[in-house]
Amino acid sequence: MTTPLAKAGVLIEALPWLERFHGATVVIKYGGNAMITPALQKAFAEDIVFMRYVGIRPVVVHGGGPQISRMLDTLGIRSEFRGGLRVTTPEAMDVVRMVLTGQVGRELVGLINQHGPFAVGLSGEDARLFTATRRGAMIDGEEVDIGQVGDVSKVDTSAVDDLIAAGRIPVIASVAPDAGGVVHNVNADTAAAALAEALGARKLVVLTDVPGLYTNWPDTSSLTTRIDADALEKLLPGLEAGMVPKMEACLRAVRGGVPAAHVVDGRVPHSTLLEVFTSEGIGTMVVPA
Ligand SMILES: Nc1ncnc2c1ncn2[C@@H]1O[C@H](COP(=O)(O)OP(=O)(O)O)[C@@H](O)[C@H]1O
Ligand SMILES: CC(=O)N[C@@H](CCC(=O)OP(=O)(O)O)C(=O)O
Repeated sequence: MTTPLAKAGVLIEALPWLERFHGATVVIKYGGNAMITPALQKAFAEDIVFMRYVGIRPVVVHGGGPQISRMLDTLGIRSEFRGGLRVTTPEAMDVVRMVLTGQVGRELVGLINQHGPFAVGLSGEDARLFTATRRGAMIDGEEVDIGQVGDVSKVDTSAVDDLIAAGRIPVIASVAPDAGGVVHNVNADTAAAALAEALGARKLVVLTDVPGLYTNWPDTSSLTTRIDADALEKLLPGLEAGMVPKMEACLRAVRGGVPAAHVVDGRVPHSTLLEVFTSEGIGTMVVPA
């Protein structure tokens, strides 16, 4: 049984973190692999609303890779990944956009808004939030074309700034037009890092389906709790596909001025709260060199 003193202890443990992050912008990337049960999604929405009520400014960037793959399967459209990025034909791009902005984003907005009029969904296409530049995938040291896939080359934070100033919670899908208006598929980790950097966020939290970064994957004893940018940069070429865009994103964020980027296990209920408000945190923390 939890004693009143133990309960108070749990609350008071959060005080230094409440003091430290009051008024700070925190970007949370919610990966499709972490959205595995309705209970986990509900807990995620509660964490985001909790942050908002204690004076943090949360900004959500969501993925939806597995959801996109399922819809492509249903529609009989072939889909493959190269270097951790989806090969995106114009036909697949329509599905990516539809699933991220019309399905996954809507569901998250709905869950958050169970608690109040907070979440507003948008994508990189809204108010020129992101401008994409077409990119390839690096395969054996060579850049290979993978279709309508983009990197974020420009961020206009004005729409997000307006929403934050109005007390809203932006929920952002990672599709973005290039300078000519052609919409591109952007990896959600990449989009979250670019936004965290542009907003001057105090933290980037990336929810995924592993406890953190394993320096010697899949050796479970190699889980790392803290790594600096230089060490991560050395490790990157040896990492396997899924982790590459994620760790590149963390590196980009901390090199771009975000003080810390965290990779946490989204299968653990309330992992966002545990990361932000407990002394030991969870997962892997990436810090500048
Ligand atoms: N070094 C590593 N450390 C942790 N996970 C790794 C590593 N190398 C590959 N992985 C794989 O990367 C996956 C996470 O990437 P991904 O599936 O793209 O996640 P998400 O959908 O959350 O963006 C993990 O489930 C794991 O199987
Ligand atoms: C270019 C590219 O790979 N885009 C991703 C966008 C969604 C995403 O990143 O979703 P997760 O965070 O759930 O993996 C895709 O098409 O799956």
